[in-house]
Amino acid sequence: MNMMDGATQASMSAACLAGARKRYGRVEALAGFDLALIRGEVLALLGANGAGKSTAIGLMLGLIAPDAGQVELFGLAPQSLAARRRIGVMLQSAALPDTSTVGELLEATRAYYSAPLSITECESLAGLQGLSKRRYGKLSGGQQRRVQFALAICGDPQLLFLDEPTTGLDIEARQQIWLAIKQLRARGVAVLLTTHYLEEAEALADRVVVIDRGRSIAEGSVDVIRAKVSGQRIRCRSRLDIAVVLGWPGVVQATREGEYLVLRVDDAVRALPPLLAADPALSDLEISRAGLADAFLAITRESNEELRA
Ligand SMILES: Nc1ncnc2c1ncn2[C@@H]1O[C@H](COP(=O)(O)OP(=O)(O)OP(=O)(O)O)[C@@H](O)[C@H]1O
Repeated sequence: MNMMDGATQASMSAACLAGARKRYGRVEALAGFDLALIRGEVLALLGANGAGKSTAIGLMLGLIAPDAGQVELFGLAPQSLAARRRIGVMLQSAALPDTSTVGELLEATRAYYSAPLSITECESLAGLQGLSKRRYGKLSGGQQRRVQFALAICGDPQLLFLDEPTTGLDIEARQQIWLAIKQLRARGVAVLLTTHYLEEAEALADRVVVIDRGRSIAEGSVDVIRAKVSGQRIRCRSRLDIAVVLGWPGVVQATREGEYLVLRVDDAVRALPPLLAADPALSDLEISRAGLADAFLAITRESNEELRA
């Protein structure tokens, strides 16, 4: 039972899209999309390329107007200055002056806010120590991404939009950003995260919304979404034909990742004997429980099958 009254719910709301529609010519980018983000929560918005994620973010940032539906940040219009001062944004690409140093960029951005984070806090959260005198244009792609993250958080936002924040980062830099996101969440910051790295959603998200063709097709905690897919995942190096393997009882899904065969099966103990018998050269066998990536594939496939039916 939800114990929060209407006023408490409104004061907890960081962002809300209700029945949002947006059409570009023949493409319906959002087809009645709902999303509610509360304070202190990390919500991962997952969807294939073209599903409508950037359009949803564009509406919440007030960059584009919906054809229909409501968009609010903290109960305010997204274009209002009061709402904009409370958000931080890291989009997929950023145009920053190449000749400015990291320190100058941070100073200039902090100056927009009345109570920004200290330079030291920004540098330590984003892993930028030692880079403040370096020119932005001379940084590596990963370092530039970290600067963009620092600029997104430097105003001490209550709501942070992170559109594929760790694309192109190495493992250490990715973990640094993950740690920063966890620290910000612990301070009550709401985070809307889009990512194509499902392990990122798995590591960070309190809640996941799966969007497909402009509609929300699944919503819940990582565990709830993962539970939509039962069974186990088998990964092994094998040349077996996926069409053949798919015909075996208990094999729900079969895909190829280079030399590897990846199966989702009802029960690995039953699936293994025919697999080993069919390919004596099989190697590098791994068995794990089905993860968010499997759930995501299954949910979007089901949704596509329903649309075709
Ligand atoms: N300005 C635009 N003009 C025309 N079509 C657009 C425009 N912006 C988006 N679209 C279309 O709307 C649909 C949703 O696009 P959107 O960028 O929101 O998807 P996405 O989920 O963010 O994709 P990606 O993961 O590739 O970034 C796509 O079919 C896209 O081609």
